[in-house]
Formats: sequence, structure tokens, C-alpha cells
Amino acid sequence: MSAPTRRSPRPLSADEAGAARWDLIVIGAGSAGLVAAKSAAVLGARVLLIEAGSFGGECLHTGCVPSKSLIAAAHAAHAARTAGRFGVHAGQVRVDFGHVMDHVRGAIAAIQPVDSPDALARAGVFTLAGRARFEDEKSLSVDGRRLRFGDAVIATGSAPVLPDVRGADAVEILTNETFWNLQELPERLLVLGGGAVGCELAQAMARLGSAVTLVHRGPRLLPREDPAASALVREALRADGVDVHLQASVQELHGAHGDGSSGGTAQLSTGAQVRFDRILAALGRRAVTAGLGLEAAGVAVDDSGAIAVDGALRTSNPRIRAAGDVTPLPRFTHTAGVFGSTAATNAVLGLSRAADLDVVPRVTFTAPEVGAVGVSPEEARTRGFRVLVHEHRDLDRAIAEGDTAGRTTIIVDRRGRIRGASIVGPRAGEALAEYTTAMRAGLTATRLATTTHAYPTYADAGWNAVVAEAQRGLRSGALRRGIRLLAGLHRRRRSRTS
Ligand SMILES: Cc1cc2nc3c(=O)[nH]c(=O)nc-3n(C[C@H](O)[C@H](O)[C@H](O)COP(=O)(O)OP(=O)(O)OC[C@H]3O[C@@H](n4cnc5c(N)ncnc54)[C@H](O)[C@@H]3O)c2cc1C
Ligand SMILES: NC(=O)c1ccc[n+]([C@@H]2O[C@H](COP(=O)([O-])OP(=O)(O)OC[C@H]3O[C@@H](n4cnc5c(N)ncnc54)[C@H](O)[C@@H]3O)[C@@H](O)[C@H]2O)c1
Repeated sequence: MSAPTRRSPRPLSADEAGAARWDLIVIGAGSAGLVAAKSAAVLGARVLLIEAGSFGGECLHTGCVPSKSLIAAAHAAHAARTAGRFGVHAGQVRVDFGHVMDHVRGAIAAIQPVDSPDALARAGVFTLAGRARFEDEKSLSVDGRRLRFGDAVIATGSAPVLPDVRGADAVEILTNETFWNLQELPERLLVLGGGAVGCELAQAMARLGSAVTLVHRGPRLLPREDPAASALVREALRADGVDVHLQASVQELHGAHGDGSSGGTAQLSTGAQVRFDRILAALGRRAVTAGLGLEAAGVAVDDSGAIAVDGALRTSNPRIRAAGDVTPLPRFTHTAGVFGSTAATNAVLGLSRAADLDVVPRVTFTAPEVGAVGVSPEEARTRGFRVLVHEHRDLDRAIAEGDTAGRTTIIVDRRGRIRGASIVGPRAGEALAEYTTAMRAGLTATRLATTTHAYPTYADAGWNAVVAEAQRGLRSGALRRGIRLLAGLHRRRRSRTS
């Protein structure tokens, strides 16, 4: 078997891959692995990307893309149903769930070619379909064939946590991996977990016509977000008809048929009983490391089972780095990509560049959207930072669109620099980009205040907040005295020349 030449990257068999010496092997072709492999290829490395399932990983097949496509359909149903408030009457809204799911599959199919082995070959990456397992500190095997690497990046992602309760075996429990196979809209859907997955899908399914119950263990939805954002999202879910149970969990499940099929009853810790036709677990994630041979490779995991990494994404084996959901770092597509790139660049160039953990934006695509970056309003108060709030009831664009349930909060440190933002409202994800860039560039609130923003936009809310802050500065202390002095001098000059 001749070794594949560096000049003609292509999909390989395990035998072909075993005949080469790889600068870098990347395991897993999700967001982290795809970006890692392409970044290494750009730097001229001979790189092999191994994937056991579908190229594109969770984001494309079972995560961001299908969920945002479903949310788009739900948004259309909601807009049609509520158009009457503008005097626009759409009539009886009918949702064809089969068609909705065709749209979801269509979006995946449209994006898929970008992540395909052919596209990767064009980007200079060799690919191998198969499951990788480490044999020792510098080699792994696929289908019994040994492959040697100079460096490796583990990017095997995460899997959904299932409820560990009595009767869980008696009912079919959907997760983000199986939810997209639904053929019919469930009449009654029970969603477990009030994080991003639970809130996004509960609201979307309610808007499409399911009677949704959401059961969440904590005292508020989206616990990582500003409490004000949690409250607005809870109110929005309630308005969409979602029956939200907080500080509750399922204690026992009873299958309607006792044969592992879909319907049943859930007994909650609060004493309530919930009947459902389908149940979806959105209870968080666990890192995928089973069967990887981490011990043989000398790669350690942390208490949660995720691969432990240092700031430069190195594992306990200096040849091996890790990125994406398999690590304990924030679990998003953009962080997977950025950290994948950092890990691969460090591996290929022998650097120790640290992953940027200070400026990590996140957006939950509920209606209203919730976007946040940097220091939270709660933390800001304890650190003595300024917390600037502009309520969307005072925002012209929100008033024009009849969508005023939102707020923009900007965090400013003692030197006037932007240190965080939390935005709740339509297009919060888009508005957030300004503060992400401002933080990265070290911009001050004054710099943003003196930057012209287009009117009327949702970004106006943050602009109003920083302008008010700048005006506050003008009214106080030394600045105020300086302004008065300047104005006085000008008045005197005018009176002398009049
Ligand atoms: C419903 C849902 C919605 C989401 N929405 C968003 C969103 O809107 N925005 C956002 O930023 N994030 C979102 N996320 C999170 C995002 O999907 C993940 O953070 C991201 O996809 C993780 O990428 P990854 O590369 O680490 O892992 P994955 O995409 O899971 O890729 C890992 C790959 O490794 C492969 N693999 C595993 N073991 C092996 C092995 N031994 N050998 C070879 N291959 C192997 C797997 O088959 C898989 O393809 C969402 C998640 C869910 C569940
Ligand atoms: N828009 C986005 O960027 C987006 C969308 C979806 C998912 N994601 C990512 O995917 C990951 C997984 O999301 P997720 O929502 O599944 O997990 P999560 O950890 O964010 O939320 C799960 C929630 O379920 C609750 N919970 C746990 N066990 C419970 C129980 N037995 N009963 C009731 N509630 C229980 C937890 O308190 C937790 O708040 C997250 O890391 C998230 O960042 C991102």
C-alpha cells in the first residue's frame, strides 16, 4: 500500500491512512474537529480527520441547525397567529408538521456539503470514516489498523444526559439525537430541563401546536443568564402556553403501554402528575470518551468525565490536545471552532497560545432571544462596576414592532471600559456582536456613545444606555467644572465682540 501523497488530500481507507506518518490526527468531525483540521492544513501540516458518524457533527445534524430551522417555522406560526394585533388577519393557522420537518431536513442538506469529505479534501484535509481508539501515547487504531501521529486533537463532543428515574426504561425518551425523527406533532410534549435546549424546543413546539409542559430542577429557567432574562423568558413561555414547573423533577415514569413506546405519565417531585405523548430529555451533556482508550494515551479526565485541558488546550499527554464539548470549557459551536483552531495551531507550530475565555458570547434563541457576553450584571454589582440598563419599553423600534418585553444591560468598569452585556429581545444575538467586539478591542462606553448608530434599531437600546452614561459623566465632578469654565470663556468672548 503506497502512502497517500501530501499533494492530493482525499478520503482514505484505514489501510491507506496507516501507511502514512501524520503531523496531526484529529478525532471527530464536528465543529471543533472540522476547524482544527482545516486550520492545521492551512499551516501546511499533513492532517487526517477521523469521523465515526456523520461529518458535521452535532451542530449540523442534531443541534443548532435543526433547532434553529424548527424555531424559524415556529416563529412563522406565531407571527401569523398574532398578526391580528396589527390589524392583519391571517385566518385559522394550520401547521403541517411533516412540512416543517422537511424544512428542517432541507436546511441540514443545504449546509452539509460544506462539511463533507470532498470539501475537506479541497481544504487540504485527508479524511477517514471509522472509530478511533488510542493504542498508546503516539498511536491509535481504526478498524484494527494502527495509525501514528506527531500530535493529535480529541474533538469527540458530548452526548445528552438521560433521566435516572424509576420507570425510565418503560418509555421511549427522546433526546436531541432522536427528536428530529418525529413524524407527527406530539399532542402533549413533556420537556425535562430548562436550559437552552429545553427552553428553545419547548417554546418552538408550543408555537407549532403541542401542549408543552416543562419541568426544571432550579428556581429559574436559563440559570446561567441574568435573572431578569430568566424572568422575561419564563413570561414568554407562559404566554405561548408552556406549563412551566420550577424546582421540580421527575421522580417516576409510567409508560402508557409498558412496552417502551412513547406515551405515559410522569410523577413529579412536587406531587403533580403530567400526562404526555412524547418526552424530551434536555438535562445537559456528558463528554464522549468511552472506548477512546484515554488511559493507554495517558489522557486524564476531570470529575465530570470531560477531558481536562490547560489554558492552551493541552491534555495530560503533551502530544494530545482537546477542544469542543469533550472538554469542560463553554459548550457552543463557536467556542468549539475557535478552540479547535487554537488547539491545532498550537499543535502544528509548537505554541502555547491560550484560548480566550474572557470574551465568549452566547445566545439562546428563544423569543425573546437572550444574548450575553463577559461580566454578568450580578457579578458587576459585586465588583463595583456600573450596570447600565435600557428597558425596551423606551426603545422606539421595539414600540414600532409592538415587542417591548426586553432590556439591554451594559457593564462598564471603573476605567469606563465595556466589560459585558446582557440583552433580551428580538435580534439580541445580532446586537450582542457590538459589545463582543468592544470588549475585545478594549473600547470605552464613551467611545461607543460617540459612535453614530442607525435609527431605529434594537442596537439603539445599548447606544441610549452609553449616551446616558456619558451625559452623567458630563454632569459630575471635574468634567462639569471644565465644561462650565469653557462655556463661560466662550460667553465672555461673544460679549466682547458683540
Ligand atoms: C439542540 C441543540 C441546539 C444547539 N444550538 C446551539 C446554537 O444555537 N449555538 C451554539 O453555539 N451551540 C449550540 N449547541 C451546542 C453545539 O451543538 C455544540 O457545542 C457543538 O456542536 C460541539 O461541537 P464538537 O465538535 O465539540 O462536538 P460534535 O459536534 O458532537 O462532534 C464530535 C464528533 O466526534 C465523533 N466521534 C466521537 N467519538 C469518536 C471516535 N472515537 N472516533 C471518531 N469520531 C468520533 C462524533 O461522531 C461527532 O461527529 C446546541 C446543542 C444542542 C444539543
Ligand atoms: N443557543 C445555544 O447556543 C444553545 C442551544 C442549545 C444548547 N446549547 C448548548 O448545549 C448544551 C446543552 O444544553 P442543555 O439545555 O441540554 O443543558 P444545560 O445544562 O444548559 O441545561 C439543563 C438544565 O436542566 C436542569 N436539570 C438537570 N437535571 C434535571 C432534572 N432531573 N430535572 C429537571 N431539571 C434538570 C439543570 O438544572 C440545567 O439547568 C449547553 O452547554 C448549551 O450551551 C446551546
